[in-house]
Amino acid sequence: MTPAPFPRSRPTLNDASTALTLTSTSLPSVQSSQLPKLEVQGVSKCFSHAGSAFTVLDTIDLYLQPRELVCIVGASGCGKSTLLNIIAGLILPSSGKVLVDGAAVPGPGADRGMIFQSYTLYPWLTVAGNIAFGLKLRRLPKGDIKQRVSYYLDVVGLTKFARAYPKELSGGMKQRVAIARALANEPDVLLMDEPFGALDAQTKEQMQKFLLELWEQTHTTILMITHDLEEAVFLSQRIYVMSAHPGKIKHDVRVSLPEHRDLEMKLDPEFIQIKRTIIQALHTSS
Ligand SMILES: Nc1ncnc2c1ncn2[C@@H]1O[C@H](COP(=O)(O)OP(=O)(O)OP(=O)(O)O)[C@@H](O)[C@H]1O
Repeated sequence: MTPAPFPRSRPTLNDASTALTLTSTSLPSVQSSQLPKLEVQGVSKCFSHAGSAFTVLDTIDLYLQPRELVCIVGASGCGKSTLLNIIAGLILPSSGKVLVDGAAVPGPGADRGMIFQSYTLYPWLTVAGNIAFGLKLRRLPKGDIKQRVSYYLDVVGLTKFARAYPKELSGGMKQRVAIARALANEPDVLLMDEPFGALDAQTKEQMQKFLLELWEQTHTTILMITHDLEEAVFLSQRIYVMSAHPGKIKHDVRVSLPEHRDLEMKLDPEFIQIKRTIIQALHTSS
C-alpha cells in the first residue's frame, strides 16, 4: 500500500472577484487568520565587495499560506536566489527571520526542500538511490525508505527508471528525480530556484504541467523563482514582484485564474492580460 503523504487540509485561497489584484505593497501582511506555512519577516542582507558593504535585500516580508504556490519574479541581480537561500537556511540574513509554521528556523532543515536549476543528482547513484539518499541519512527504517521511494517514483512517473543512472536521463527526467528526492523528505515547503530554466521550451511546458499536477496531488506549499513570466502566471496563485538595488518586494499580485489549469490557458485573453500586468509591475519596479 502506498503511504498517504501530505495529509494536509486544503485551505481556501483568497477568491478575488476580479481576475487579478495588483497591490503595491510596502509589506504584504498575512491576509487570513490561518497561520502561514512560511513567513519571511524583515529580512535584509548585506554583502561586502572590494572592502565596502552593499545591501542586496532590504527588509523583505513575505508569506505563503499552506498549499499556496507562489512565484517570485524580478530583474537579474535583484536578490531572488539570495532570498531563497536565506529561506533554505543556506545563507544567514543580516537581519530579520524566517518562520515555518510560526516558529523561527535557525538554519537548513528537512522542513524546507530545495531544488536548483542545475541538476544536483549524485551521478554514482541510481534514480532510486538518489531519492533514498536523504532518507538514509536520516536513518529511516529500511521498509519506510523502500515504500517512500516507490511512492515518489510513481508520483513523478519514473518507476521504470528506478535502476537507471542520471546520465541515462533527459534534463526533464533529471529534474523529476530531483523533485521526487525533495518530496520524499516530505518538506513543509518546497523551494525551487529556476527549476526549469535549463530545459528546452517543450520540455519546460511538460514540466510546468507536471508540477501543477504534482501540486494538486501532494498539497505541497511551493515557493519558486522564475524569469519566465508566462510560467509564473501559469503556476502561481500569487506572484511577488521584486525591484533591484536593493532588492525589495514591490508588488504582491494575486492570480485568480481557476486552480486547475491546462496549457491551452496560456492563450486565454485573461491569462495574457495578467501577464501584461506583471510586465507593467516589473517596469514600475525597475
Ligand atoms: N556571496 C556573495 N557575496 C557577494 N555578493 C553576492 C554574493 N551572492 C550574491 N551576491 C550579489 O548579490 C546580488 C544578488 O544576487 P542573486 O544571485 O541573489 O540575484 P538574482 O536575482 O537571483 O539574480 P539572477 O536572476 O541573475 O539569478 C548580485 O549583485 C550578486 O553579485
